[in-house]
Parts: sequence; C-alpha cells; structure tokens
Amino acid sequence: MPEQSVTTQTTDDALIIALAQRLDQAWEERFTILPLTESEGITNADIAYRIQTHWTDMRVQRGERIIGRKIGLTSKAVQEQMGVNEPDYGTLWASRYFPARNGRAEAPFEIFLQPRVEGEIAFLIGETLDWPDITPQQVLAATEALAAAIEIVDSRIDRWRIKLADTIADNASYGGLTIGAWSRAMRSSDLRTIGMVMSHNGRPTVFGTGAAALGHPALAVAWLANKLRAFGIPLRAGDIVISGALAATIPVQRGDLFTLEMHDQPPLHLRFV
Ligand SMILES: O=C(O)C/C=C/C(=O)C(=O)O
Repeated sequence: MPEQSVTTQTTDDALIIALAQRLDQAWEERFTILPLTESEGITNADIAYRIQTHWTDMRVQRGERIIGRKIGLTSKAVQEQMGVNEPDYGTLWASRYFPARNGRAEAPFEIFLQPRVEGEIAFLIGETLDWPDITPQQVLAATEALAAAIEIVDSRIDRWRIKLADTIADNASYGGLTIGAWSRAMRSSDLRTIGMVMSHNGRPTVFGTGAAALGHPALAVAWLANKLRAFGIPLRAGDIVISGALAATIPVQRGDLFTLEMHDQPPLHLRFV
C-alpha cells in the first residue's frame, strides 16, 4: 500500500473502528488475523493505541469492566522473544481475570488462541496519579499493596508475527490474569532484587528478578502513568497494574500447570483446564 494512502487512512475514524471490530471478532470467535502492519500498513504507535482504545470502548459498552492496565515489553527477555524493543501498555479486562483461591486458579484452555504465561509483579494503586512527570518514588508512595501475578499473553495475530503497532492494537497481546494474595509488607522490599521462579508442570523453567522490568518495576509503572496521561487518562486509585514479565514467556498446552514463586509470597498456581 503506498505511503500516502496509509497516511490518509490512518486519520480516518472508520478505519480505526473497522480494525477494532476485526480484532474483537478474532478474540470472540477465536481466529487469528494477519498483522495490521502487513495487511493495512499501520506502523504508527499512536494510531495503534487508537485502535486498542476503541476496542476496549466497544467491549465496555457491551458490559466489560476495566480492572487496570498491563505494561508489556519491559524486559529484554520478552523483547527478544517477540522481536519488539520498546514498552507498551494494554487494558486488563475483568472477563479474563481468573481469581485464585488458596493460591490456585484455573483458566479454560479453549478460550485462548496461542497462549503463553509470564511471571510479573502486580501493583494495587491506592491514590490516583495524575500530574506531570510522575516518578517511581511517587508510584511507590501511591501503591497500596503488591502481589505476585501470572499474566497469560495471547495474540490475535497469526503465529505471533507481531511488530509494535500490531501488538499495541491487539491490547498489548492481553490474554488473562491471575493474582496472588495482596501484600502490604512487600512494599518495603527492594522490588529490583525480588526474585521469581516459574515452574512448568513441576519443573523450574524460567527465573527472573524485578530489575528485568525496565530496571525497576516502579519505573515501569511510572512510565505507564506518564504514557496514559499523555492520552488524557489518569492511573486511578483502585487500578491494578502488572509490571511486565520478569523472565521469558512459556508456551501453554491444555492441562499445563504453572507455579509462580516470588520472594516470600505464597506460591501461585495456574492450571489450564
Ligand atoms: O506488551 C505487548 O505488546 C506484548 C506482551 C508483552 C508482555 O506481556 C510482557 O512483556 O510482559
């Protein structure tokens, strides 16, 4: 597609709506689509965020609830796996939150397309962050509690052939989420040096530390808060934020059990049933 045509199209709300609908249909009916960078020539991150935002708005109109935000592509391990080298964000949809009881959660395998799991740190934001140049220190001061979290990433894009604009439009490849017990005590830990081990069917498989998320998980959340503000959206009290993976992603098969052990938190188990 010639450059001029792409520029003209990308200013067109009708195209944004059509692409959000295409992603929504792929999510609902469980099929993959060609990368938008290939099929539509969309490479601009701001346009991709418009598609993502419109998709979330469509879902909210149908009853979806926003429980917070995800930050993605914050670690070298995932950047290398996905071939994308700058962070992005997406929205956490309540319909794909799998609550853990006594540290155990289940997710139905068949609702996903090509899922992978990641170990992350979850922040529960206690005070709205809505001023310029939000710092990691301000994020920590506004954090009510922290927890270990397993994010399921999934892609509506054929065989994960994503570039930055593809995954941004696709809600940062959000698939689902479970969270361990919230800990206030964890607020006094050095989040950079918090360690994690993710076991796959009982076998320790990937290992990470907090510093994997942009050097410090609170720096990743500060990045998010400032990025959201640039779009006129504050990070609000009550929002859950996940930091981005602390280690590489692991592909999921039906029946798999993943166990995340982090710092002095109780283990968090997620089974795909
Ligand atoms: O953020 C994306 O667009 C892709 C997903 C990445 C992650 O979830 C992560 O790096 O943690």
